[in-house]
Amino acid sequence: MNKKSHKKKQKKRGRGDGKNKENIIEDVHDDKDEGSPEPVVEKKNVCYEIRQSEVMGRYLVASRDIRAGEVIVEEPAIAVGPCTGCALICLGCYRELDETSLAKCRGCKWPMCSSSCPGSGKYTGHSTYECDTLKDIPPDYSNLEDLKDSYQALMPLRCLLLKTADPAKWTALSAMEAHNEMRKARGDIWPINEKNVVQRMKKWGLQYEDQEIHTVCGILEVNAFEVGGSGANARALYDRAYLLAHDCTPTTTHTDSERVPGRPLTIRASVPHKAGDLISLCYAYTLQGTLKRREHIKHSKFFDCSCARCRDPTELGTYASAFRCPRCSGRVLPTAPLDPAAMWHCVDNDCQYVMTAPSVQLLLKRLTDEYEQIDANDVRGFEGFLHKYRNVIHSTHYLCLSAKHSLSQLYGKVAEYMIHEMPEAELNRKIEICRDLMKAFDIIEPGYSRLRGVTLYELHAPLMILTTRDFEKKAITKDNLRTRLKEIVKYLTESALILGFEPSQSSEGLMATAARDALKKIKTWEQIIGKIS
Ligand SMILES: C[S@@+](CC[C@H](N)C(=O)[O-])C[C@H]1O[C@@H](n2cnc3c(N)ncnc32)[C@H](O)[C@@H]1O
Repeated sequence: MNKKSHKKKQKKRGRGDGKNKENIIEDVHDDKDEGSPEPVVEKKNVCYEIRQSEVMGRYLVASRDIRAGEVIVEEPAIAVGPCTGCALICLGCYRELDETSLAKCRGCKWPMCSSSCPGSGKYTGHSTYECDTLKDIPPDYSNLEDLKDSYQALMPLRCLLLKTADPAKWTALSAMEAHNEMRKARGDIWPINEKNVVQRMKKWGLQYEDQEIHTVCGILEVNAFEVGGSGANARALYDRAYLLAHDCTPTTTHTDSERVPGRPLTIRASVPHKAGDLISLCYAYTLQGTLKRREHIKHSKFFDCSCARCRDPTELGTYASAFRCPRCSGRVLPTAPLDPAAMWHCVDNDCQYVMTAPSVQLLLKRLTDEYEQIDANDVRGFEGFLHKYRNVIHSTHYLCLSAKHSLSQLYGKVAEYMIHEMPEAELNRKIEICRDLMKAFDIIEPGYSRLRGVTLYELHAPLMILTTRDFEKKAITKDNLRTRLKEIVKYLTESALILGFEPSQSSEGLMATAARDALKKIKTWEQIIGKIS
């Protein structure tokens, strides 16, 4: 699952300050250095079994009850390489390079960050066998755009090199679905791969069959996970994780560890599973509406999603795609959500208002274009958007949720809105936003999801400030104080638990540490008010 599917990014801003990570494989900087290629980890206490269906192909179900938070799959990568459309990056560590940071591999002269790049000589980075191959394909530094374009062929090349360099990994990779027939029939992706990958490899003098190259491209499109942080310049294939079926309300979360040998991926249950339950992840962005998610899945994964969320016009009661009726202010929903050409209609107040599918598409496009113009740090911009369209889209429409998600992280962290300087009204606004988000996240990403963990953390902060201020002003009794601290402890405890699953140096891992520290501080209040929980 490449990041375009598995981890749609929210508007770009600095690391750890508001990017949506619901499906994002985390960028991790653990201290361990990467060693030699890792064997596929022996699977202990396997809690899943592989099943097969006409519709989904192979998929995983729980072979026994699984607790929320339990690791389902943990395994090293089969192959890691640059994403399509990535910037000019180091072939070893995938960091973006510019002219000042650009060094060259001593062997093949392809771009590296330095001669001591930790990814040098590693199969998850710039391997010796890749270097030997690229020695005969000198990079053209006079045309950096073309050099960057040539990266599109590097990940397919890394996969093909495994045939001889590591046949076991090649066998594992070859078992993956490429959807060649569908990709060929659709007529868009195939010619792009033909030009950018197949013809380039021919130009490079590599002796692979066209069909074989196309198949590897398909395997990558259908099965690769994007890995790395907010930059996400790399994608990786995993031997088991690819088997997870898609659902728009996923039952797992996943994370990768950049500096651990083999760049392992960990898939964890976000909710409890009963034996026989489908184990799923979301190939799309959960904070999108049905039309967008299904369009994306069809485009990049070649199937029509018909999960419970997609089938339900209310999206499981979240109303994440609902418009406001211009006649009666009721909710306008699709009459048949699995049919993008179906009419939309007002479902409230016996109103006969209808919208055609093209007018819905047009309206969504207009709204999305305007939403995307908002700067990632612009609190007033997001608030303005919410206000301007309050009579056009339902308050839980996914564009409102996205705006609120940004606001939940901006309030308290950006200039003019630093948490300790925020007036009561703004603190209450942050609380209101976080609570609105939690209602939706509890449904679309239930359990131990990063979205919930981060939002719970954001929710605790204004509550704590208001509580402290009220206590200092003697505006609340000790009993009130205890009740309010109990609520804050509940949010922090869950946040610390959820985010504690993330790598310690990731933004979420650091948030988990902050949540644990905050819990320790709250404990000191017990000297004043007695036991809190
Ligand atoms: C990453 S692969 C998953 C493994 C695949 N089922 C197999 O047997 O190799 C993704 C592909 O699985 C199928 N798939 C996954 N989830 C699905 C779902 N919810 N409905 C229909 N097909 C699904 C689609 O063919 C999709 O392109």
